[in-house]
Amino acid sequence: MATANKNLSEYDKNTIPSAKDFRFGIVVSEWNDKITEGLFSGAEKALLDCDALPANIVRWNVPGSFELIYGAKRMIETQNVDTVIVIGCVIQGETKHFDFVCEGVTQGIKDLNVQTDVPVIFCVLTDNNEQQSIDRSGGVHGNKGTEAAIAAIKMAYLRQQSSK
Ligand SMILES: Nc1c(NC[C@H](O)[C@H](O)[C@H](O)CO)[nH]c(=O)[nH]c1=O
Ligand SMILES: CC(=O)[C@@H](O)COP(=O)(O)O
Repeated sequence: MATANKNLSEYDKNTIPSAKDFRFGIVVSEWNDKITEGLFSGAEKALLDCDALPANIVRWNVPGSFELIYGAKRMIETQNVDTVIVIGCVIQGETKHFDFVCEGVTQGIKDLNVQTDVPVIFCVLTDNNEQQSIDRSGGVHGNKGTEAAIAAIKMAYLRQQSSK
């Protein structure tokens, strides 16, 4: 199902565990910050709506999406978080750099999910143009940050339940 057929901001609180016992790391890319701030806002609002404590949300900024990998790694190593959300926005330019950034970030975040015990949620837009990013960060298609927050809660809960 394409995003066009699913609003990214929709969720049913009755199907989501309470977030009050979980500690969240959020690493935010400064590239395309108008977009990434919108994604962060969606994520933060959803976490708080699901009972996360403000003191349990740790936010760090990094220069660009490629640095999300190291930022998430250090967040896991030092902040005692139950899950990490990485937030970025990569927009196609004139060259193949888009392809390498997107692939690098995707593989790096995948590696963290394999190599660490903390789920890392992929909230990175990889869009053809800025309008697509606007549409997915609080626009007509909702907010991918909201979607990522719900995924983070569910994965933190799965991690907690599977460790018993
Ligand atoms: N063009 C975009 C970038 N490029 C920068 C890289 O992410 C990285 O910071 C740089 O290569 C230095 O390591 N980053 C984005 O997040 N979005 C873009 O559209
Ligand atoms: C994703 C990028 O790195 C890209 O936006 C940079 O633009 P360009 O390919 O025109 O250098």
